[in-house]
Amino acid sequence: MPIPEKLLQSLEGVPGYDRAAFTAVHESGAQVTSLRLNPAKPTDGAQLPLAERIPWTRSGYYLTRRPSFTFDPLFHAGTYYVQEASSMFVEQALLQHTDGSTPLTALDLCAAPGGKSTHLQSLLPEGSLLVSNEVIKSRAAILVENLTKWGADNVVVTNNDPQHFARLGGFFEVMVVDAPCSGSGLFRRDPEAINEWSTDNVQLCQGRQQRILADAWPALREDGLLIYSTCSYSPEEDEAILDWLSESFAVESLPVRLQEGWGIVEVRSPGGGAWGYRFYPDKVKGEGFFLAAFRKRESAPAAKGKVQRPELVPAKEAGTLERWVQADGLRFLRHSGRIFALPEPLLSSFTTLQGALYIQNAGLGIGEAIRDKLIPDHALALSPRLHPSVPRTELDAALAVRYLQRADFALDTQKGWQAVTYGGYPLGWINALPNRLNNYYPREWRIRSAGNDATFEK
Ligand SMILES: C[S@@+](CC[C@H](N)C(=O)[O-])C[C@H]1O[C@@H](n2cnc3c(N)ncnc32)[C@H](O)[C@@H]1O
Repeated sequence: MPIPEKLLQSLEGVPGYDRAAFTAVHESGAQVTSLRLNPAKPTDGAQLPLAERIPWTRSGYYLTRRPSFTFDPLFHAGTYYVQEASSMFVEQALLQHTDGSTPLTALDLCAAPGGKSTHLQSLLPEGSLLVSNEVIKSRAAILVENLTKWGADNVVVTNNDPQHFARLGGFFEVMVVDAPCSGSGLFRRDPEAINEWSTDNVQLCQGRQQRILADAWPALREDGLLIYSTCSYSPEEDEAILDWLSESFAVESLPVRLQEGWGIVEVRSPGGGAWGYRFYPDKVKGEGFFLAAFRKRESAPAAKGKVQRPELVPAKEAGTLERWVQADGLRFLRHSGRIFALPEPLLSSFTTLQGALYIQNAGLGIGEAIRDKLIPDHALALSPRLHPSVPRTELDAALAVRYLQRADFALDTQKGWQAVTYGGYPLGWINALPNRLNNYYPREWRIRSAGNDATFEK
């Protein structure tokens, strides 16, 4: 499928664009596969064909080929996230422009399926809060799934329109806007998308990007960091947005230091000279991507949201839960009959969020308490905070896949609730009754067919 001529023409004169090399790399059919290891669930990735490290991130690797992630139980255990390499550059923007030790309140505004959010969660200093938002409800569910597998307890997933964030005046110190775009940067991966590309859609996307930024802008604190990115090559969605931002708001454009050999092209926007970073697949080992960083240099309006007090679980009941979860520093809360836990210092932020946004998931799901018994939440099994005294049974690869298919299987094991593991990492719960074994893998997450592979995440 040839790249649209109108796109090629629109890139003439854009720094770093080389028509011959750009079209050749698209025509070559060459594919790059990469992933990021989860530092909270350390593995050596020995089961994966890992090649060299991705130079702009501490935890990303290229692969020599694309394996079947779907049939690797450690993928479902959340030990890694399959992600396009260029996108991991967000790490440089964050680490170069935050001090790395002060806890931060961060927003990932356009977050599904969760590539940037899982990455940010790994990078944010201890004690930070990440609000991971997705406006489309079905995609918010995928976001919850991926963040649950990642095993974090400091993330709140919301399902809101960007304009709802205006109620949270000055709430965030970091805001990542990985905006919906015309998607030309992913043509190599998804040639079907070429058919959907049009100059009209580029214009449409530009308007939407401006609206998203303007709507959420009040939620960023004065001196807060904005990271804007797209997977589009079109200057209308990249440099033109930087110029529009600089004209519309008081911002300071921030450079991101590059190292020799990365192949990333540094650009200045034509109007205001804002710094931007372009990724071309003929120059970097990764897909098309664009990123820019700004510091907000104006005050934010006061927060308007109402405060909604969370229902804390009384200490006596919390004592029972401590058999299941390493609870140091956590507080247990109840919401719609479900118990979840949040790091204590994040409680007051959660109170504010609860009054302003539609919360899909908060902190670490613990389960449902029925009298003094707990029906454990799937998230608890996937959390590094799962108590070491909770019984576990290791499965071999074939049984682990059956478990992940939510199929029936037999196991000679002790009775009651226990986590099933693979390579030592929990995959979820089973409940062994006297005459049968119940598989509690979430129905909507199960491996459905022999053929479906995990999607490649941006
Ligand atoms: C480029 S994708 C995000 C990818 C994600 N950040 C990641 O790294 O995995 C953009 C997201 O914005 C969402 N979106 C679409 N329209 C939107 C709008 N008007 N406001 C906010 N988000 C929108 C899409 O549903 C999509 O999930």
